Amino acid sequence: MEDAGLATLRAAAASGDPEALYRLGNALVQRREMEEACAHHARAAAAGHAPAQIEYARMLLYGIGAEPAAGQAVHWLQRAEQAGNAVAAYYLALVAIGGVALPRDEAMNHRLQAAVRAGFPPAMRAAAIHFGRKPHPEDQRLCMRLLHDAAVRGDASCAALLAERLALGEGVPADPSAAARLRAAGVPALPRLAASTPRQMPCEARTLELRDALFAPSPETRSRRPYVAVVDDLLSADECRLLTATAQPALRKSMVNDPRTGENVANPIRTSSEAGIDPVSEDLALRIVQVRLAAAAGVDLANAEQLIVLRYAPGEEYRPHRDYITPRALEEDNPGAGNRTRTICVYLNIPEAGGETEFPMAGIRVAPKPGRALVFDNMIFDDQHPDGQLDPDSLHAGLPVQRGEKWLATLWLRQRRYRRF
Ligand SMILES: O=C(O)CCC(=O)C(=O)O
Ligand SMILES: [Fe+2]
Repeated sequence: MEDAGLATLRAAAASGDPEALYRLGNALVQRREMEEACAHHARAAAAGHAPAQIEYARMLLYGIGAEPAAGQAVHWLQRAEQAGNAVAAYYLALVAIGGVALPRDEAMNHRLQAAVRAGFPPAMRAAAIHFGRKPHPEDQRLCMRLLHDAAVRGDASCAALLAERLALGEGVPADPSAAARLRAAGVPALPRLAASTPRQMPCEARTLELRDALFAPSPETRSRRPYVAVVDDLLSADECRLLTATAQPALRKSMVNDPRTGENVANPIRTSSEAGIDPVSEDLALRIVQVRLAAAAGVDLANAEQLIVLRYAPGEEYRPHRDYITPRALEEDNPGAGNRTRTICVYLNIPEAGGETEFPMAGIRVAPKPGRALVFDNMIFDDQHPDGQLDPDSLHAGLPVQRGEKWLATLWLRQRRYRRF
């Protein structure tokens, strides 16, 4: 049923006034009437309304209420950017970091800087985390200042990151009472991570070069066949915290796909809780993390399924399994992208005991450590199988956590393009 408020918005929009069309579009998004919302945003966009150009572009990017069209989305974002809108610049940087619909060029840095200067919290968050990965004291100060300023603007993840840094004395002398004040104001505590020394990036102090954030050291091979490799310090403590803070409110019991019915069902094989990071809510900082994960695995981000964050409580586990999916599940989820050829998991904390990842065929166990990534193959490509073959030896398990909790993020990487940008 339509309420009086919506009827008033419709009456106002009937004149074709761009601001009224934009408001009507937003009200319809709230009601999940996406196709109609998209049509109103499109009209307001064509009439030069910058915020509507951004909303319309986002709907085109994610295929909400319209067929996905990244190229058109970029066009509308550029129009809004030309009109001086820094939020549009932020979204252009977010598209560019994927390297598909826009190049990863210098413009990406200028765009992020413009959005930071305009005080757009997601841009401040991405920049803070970027500076936070660099050891120079000046970069650390910039990180703290941006986290603080974004938290003041109401950014919950920046407030959570700031509280952890204040509690542990990262980037500033420890200030437990300031951390306690933030906690008292409702800022949630995150899994405690020891202050890590981020791996030195090949970059200068006080620069905001997003390319630096993509640098991934090569994995160290632990087993050739099945292929298993490890990269330490791939993510900073801030990045591990951002992943847990983003996932925490959205955790649900993990499900397993039943090969007979194709349904997702609860199953003792996998007793963790998890949250998938929906591409629509992915911010630039989360995309940078994922581009780096994909780079460490030697695969484009565009081949990745959505990122999954897992939490295991004591006694919870992921029993021996393989990551590749059945022909039936594949048929329902982008068969053109091929199967899950490779996996990269990254540990986000250290459980007090247990929770190693075991590869029985390779005879190895990898222990969780924040920022440590694990890369492994689920398929074999060789002269006999140039198109690849599923590898049963890729069997692996997340061993039960004995004490504390274990947080981990997983990207399953397909053979070909899975994402649009
Ligand atoms: O929890 C682990 O150590 C393994 C996770 C895993 O196998 C997966 O996410 O596919
Ligand atoms: Fe797995």
